[in-house]
Amino acid sequence: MAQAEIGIIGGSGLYNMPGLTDTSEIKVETPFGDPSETIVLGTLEGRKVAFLARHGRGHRILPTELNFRANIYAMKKLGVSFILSISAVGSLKAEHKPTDFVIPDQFIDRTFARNATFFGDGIVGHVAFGDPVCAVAAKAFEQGCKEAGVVGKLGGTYVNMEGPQFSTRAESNLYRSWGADVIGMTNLQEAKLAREAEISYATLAMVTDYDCWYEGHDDVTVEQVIKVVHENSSNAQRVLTGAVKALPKDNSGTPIASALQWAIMTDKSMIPATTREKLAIFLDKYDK
Ligand SMILES: CSC[C@H]1O[C@H](OP(=O)(O)O)[C@H](O)[C@@H]1O
Ligand SMILES: Nc1ncnc2[nH]cnc12
Repeated sequence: MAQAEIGIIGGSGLYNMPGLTDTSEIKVETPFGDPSETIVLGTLEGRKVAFLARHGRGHRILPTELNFRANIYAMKKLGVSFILSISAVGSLKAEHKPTDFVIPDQFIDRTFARNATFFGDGIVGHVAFGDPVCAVAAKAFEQGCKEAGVVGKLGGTYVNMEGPQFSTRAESNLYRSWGADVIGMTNLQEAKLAREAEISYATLAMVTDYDCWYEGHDDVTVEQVIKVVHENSSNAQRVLTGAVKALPKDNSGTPIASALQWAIMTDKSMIPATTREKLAIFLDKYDK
């Protein structure tokens, strides 16, 4: 039986989930290495939840250093079919103000030093990714924002930069000219891997700053980000709780649950045994 139905990945400033009850902590092993941290299993709104601190407790892991594959594989191994991510982001539009929440429905990839696929080593797969965010999970976040009485805009484009330095003003203005809404360093690789793992994924993006484009506002600093996250963390917890309550029992009603059905290109007889073994958790259901 699944150890968890819903995974929560907490970002900057959100290293635990105070609302969880009946908690226990486990170290999950994966063929892709270690996840960022031990995972806390617990109950929230009667649902079995697994909480992972993305950067590790104490914030020890750079965005570029994150083992996204191990983090998502660990969630799959625990049995989750939804992942709710929460992240700090910079705003690229005046209308998205610090402490507001945005629930992005699109991403732009500006990374260049990350491994964001379970495929390779003798197996080739291509999943559809036109809609990178699960509409059901995004709606659950919107519902959570409504219940918590906070601004939660459904839809928007998240630019995923490499970092760790924040953007130059020229870059920030370029992303604005593309019509992007928010900027962060972590969520797109999680969304890609979750799709390959047939897990539904959505992000609750907490606006913490105006990056560096907005005259009359200070350029982003870590101090500013953490101050807003701390001030707003109880709202984030309330939104997450409402979202967990709103989620269906699993993601079988979404196309994401069968994302791999037509994705594999490689002739079955030519997939190396070690690679097949590593991906058994994803592929066994199609090989009966
Ligand atoms: C602390 S500012 C930059 C840092 O904050 C965001 O983290 P997360 O997405 O994990 O909340 C951003 O992506 C950077 O990693
Ligand atoms: N302005 C910004 N750029 C990138 N990541 C961020 N996380 C929070 N604010 C950010």
